[in-house]
Amino acid sequence: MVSIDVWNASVDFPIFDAKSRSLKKLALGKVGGKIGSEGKVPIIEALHDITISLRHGDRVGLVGHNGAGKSTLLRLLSGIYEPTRGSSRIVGKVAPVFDLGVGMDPEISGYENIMIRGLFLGMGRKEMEKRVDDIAEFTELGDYLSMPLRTYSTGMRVRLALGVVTSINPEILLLDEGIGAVDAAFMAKARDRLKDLVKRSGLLVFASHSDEFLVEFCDSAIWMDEGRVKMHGGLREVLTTYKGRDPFEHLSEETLARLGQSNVMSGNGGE
Ligand SMILES: Nc1ncnc2c1ncn2[C@@H]1O[C@H](COP(=O)(O)OP(=O)(O)OP(=O)(O)O)[C@@H](O)[C@H]1O
Repeated sequence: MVSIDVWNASVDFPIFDAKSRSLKKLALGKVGGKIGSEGKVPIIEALHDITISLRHGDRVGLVGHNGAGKSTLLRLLSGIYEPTRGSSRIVGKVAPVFDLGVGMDPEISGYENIMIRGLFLGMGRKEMEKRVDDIAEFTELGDYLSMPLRTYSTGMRVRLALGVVTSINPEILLLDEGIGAVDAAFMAKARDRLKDLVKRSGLLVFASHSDEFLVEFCDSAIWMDEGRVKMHGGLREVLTTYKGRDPFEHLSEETLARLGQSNVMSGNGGE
């Protein structure tokens, strides 16, 4: 069974090349973690005293304003960052999907990038060979798949990346929002694949500013504020407190139809 436990974890970033004179101004800003400058080197405390326990089946949305610590927390949960203080234990294979472009090489073809990106996300070569045709069809990129990736537009790259990401079998799926650059029709198609991907994964943590995505994929949420967990609970409760209004009352007709009325009434993210 997959699980993630984090105990009293903090993550600091020492900034060796900061201009200390302008730090006072920065510390007064509303966005971002706390900047300490007692020592010679300023330190940004991106995460402070985080204790979280996630288990198989959890579908957790991660919310908070810019700089609140969502991306840093995802990196801590994936094992990419070690806690500066405190500890963490991750049981299961993690697929970190933070930046759709990571693991892509502009000089090789779309087909080759499909393989490389799949291997990067923990798939075997044989498994990827079986999936490549299905991914190619999904992207609708046709002959472009034989061309180097540098000839693709941003949206075309995202199509390719989404095709690969939604074909994997993750034990722990950690998603950072970055999937907005495709046209509406393609997104509608990708949504179904994303939903299947989430169903297949043992544990999901999804950082997103989009209510529509959160209600569709998650049933609980963590609200990050200035590097701390401000609230951890049911999705509807957390989003309502964070946003000051019930997100389920402002969903598009399309999302409501997809979720089904009973799920919306219970505040369950469509599971
Ligand atoms: N590599 C880094 N070096 C220094 N500081 C960092 C680094 N990464 C993040 N931070 C700082 O940590 C804090 C949390 O940043 P993080 O990227 O986790 O926020 P976020 O909630 O994901 O924001 P956004 O919604 O804008 O993506 C911010 O103050 C940011 O400046």
